[in-house]
Formats: sequence, structure tokens, C-alpha cells
Amino acid sequence: MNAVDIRGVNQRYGSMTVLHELELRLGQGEVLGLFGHNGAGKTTSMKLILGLLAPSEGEVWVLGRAPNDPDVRRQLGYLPENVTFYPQLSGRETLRHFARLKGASTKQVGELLEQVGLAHAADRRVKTYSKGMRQRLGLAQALLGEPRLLLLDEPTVGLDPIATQELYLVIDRLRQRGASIILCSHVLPGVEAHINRAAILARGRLQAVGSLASLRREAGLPARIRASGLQCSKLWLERWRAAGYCVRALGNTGVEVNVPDGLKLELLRQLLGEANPGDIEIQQPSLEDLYRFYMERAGDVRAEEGRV
Ligand SMILES: Nc1ncnc2c1ncn2[C@@H]1O[C@H](COP(=O)(O)OP(=O)(O)OP(=O)(O)O)[C@@H](O)[C@H]1O
Repeated sequence: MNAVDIRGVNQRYGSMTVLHELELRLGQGEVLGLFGHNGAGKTTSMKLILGLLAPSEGEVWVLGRAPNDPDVRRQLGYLPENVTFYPQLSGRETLRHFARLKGASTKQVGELLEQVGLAHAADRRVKTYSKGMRQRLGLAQALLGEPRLLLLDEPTVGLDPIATQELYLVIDRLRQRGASIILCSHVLPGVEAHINRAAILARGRLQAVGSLASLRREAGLPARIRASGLQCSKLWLERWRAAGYCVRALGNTGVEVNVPDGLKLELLRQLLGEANPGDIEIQQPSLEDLYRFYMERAGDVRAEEGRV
């Protein structure tokens, strides 16, 4: 049984269709990154999973049942994009309040505050919390009741780099415990190591879904090899340019070459066998490179939104 099964969903607001033939599955214990431009349909997809919207056409199944089934709701944790709390309550009181609403045990509260790094501020009023602290409290709220499925909308907004890393570690731990997670984000750097698959949505259509390795294969984007400390870098520049590679000099002794994935090892063998580089750096296409590729393939979204 999948944690989430979205089959052939078209979603309309009035006469506007914002999701087209959406097919998306989330396996148990899997972390899926859902990425897309503003207005791509990420929050709408989340609302369908939460049972806050019924699909105009198609089916949505969550943990094998209808999304609005009360049993499913108890097993769901949600961190909304703009999380708000009662400013007069302390962090601890806030979590207790949400635990009662959710029918979860309040015994977890102390442990959760510890887990998100808020134990020291547990009894301070939320109005004195920084944005990052409120975001972490939002995450603790989503974790109440040990949900089997977590939906995190922009969880790293407002977090500093160390707090962001800590949040990813929490996600890793939850995955190890078998939770299934959908993580929506505009912040791509750093997230790739913490997701199993990425789904890229543009204009309400799923452009790609898969592991980073499979998206790299499908997109066919080149890897970048940088060699430095070469005695005859000009020779390598000319040789690779003649072979049709995109290549540029890096200072007097370095070369950068863009090479299709299948030819990467061959070029590395040449370099190591025939030259004596001081250092070699290999850069695979990043999640940002892949995102850009699929967005461009979907058409210029910014033009449609009137931003260019
Ligand atoms: N209640 C609504 N009524 C009408 N249109 C809506 C409503 N909610 C969203 N939309 C439209 O649906 C489309 C998808 O919106 P959605 O909020 O799902 O996008 P998103 O990918 O979450 O965007 P963002 O990254 O900006 O949060 C947008 O064109 C948006 O204007």
C-alpha cells in the first residue's frame, strides 16, 4: 500500500484548471521533494492529500483510504507554509493545545520540543520567538502523534543554515523510523541528500518524477570536470574542443570540460593516464540544474506570469 496515491487528478478552481492529469505516488518510508514555481500547484496537491479539497476528476488515496477518513487524519502531520500560533501561549502550551485538538498524547510535548531544539525556550511566550523558532514549533506541531505521513510546506523558510541542517536531520530520523514525507520547497541547495525522489511540477503538470540519478539520465545534462595543475593545459583545451566538448581554460594550468555522463569515465582515464593533474573535481548536475532544465522544457513560466 502506498502512503499517497494520486491518480489522474484534474483540479479546477472555477473555470481554471490548475492540475492536469496528475499521477503521483509516495511509497511508505519514502521522502519525496515536490518542487515547482509559484502557482505550479504544490499547495493544491497538498490540500488534496489533506482532504481539504476534493478532486474535480480523478482519485486520491492516503494510507489506502479516502483522505478525509478520520483514521487517516490522525496519522497525518502538516506543516503549513505560513504557520501561525497564539502569541500569548508558550511553546509548551501551544503544543499541548494542538495535541488535545489532534487527540494525541501530551506526554510527547517535552520530547518534541527537545527534538526541534526548543527545550530552552519551552516556557517562553511564542510572541518572543524568532521566525526560525516559530517554524521549528510548527514542525514539532506536525510531529504530534507520531504521524505516518508528513506534509511539509516550505519547512526551511526562516531557518538559518545550521537550523536548516538540523531540520534535515530530523527528516532523516523520521524516514529511518518509517514515516513517509512530502516536502515542498523553493530552496533546492542542500535538500537533495535528504529525499528519495524529486517531483517537478510546472503549470499544474508533472514534468518529471524520479530519483536524482534517473532524472539526470533522463535530462542528459553534462557533468563538469575541472582539472588543475596541468603542465600542458592548452593541449587538452584544443584536444577536447576538437572532439566537440564545451571547454574553457581555468587560469594557466586548469581546464573545465562539460562531458555527457556516459563519457565521463573515458575522459577521466585520459586525464589520469596521460597527464599528471594536481587535482580533479567532478560536478554532477545538481537538483537546481535539473529543475532549470525541466522548467525550461515546460516553457517560460515567468513570461506567463508577466514577470519578464
Ligand atoms: N482558492 C483558490 N481559488 C482560485 N484559484 C486558486 C486558489 N488557490 C490557488 N489558486 C490558483 O491555483 C494555482 C496553483 O496554486 P497553488 O497555491 O497550488 O500553487 P503553489 O505551487 O503552491 O504556489 P506557491 O509556491 O506560490 O505557494 C495558482 O494559479 C493559484 O492562483
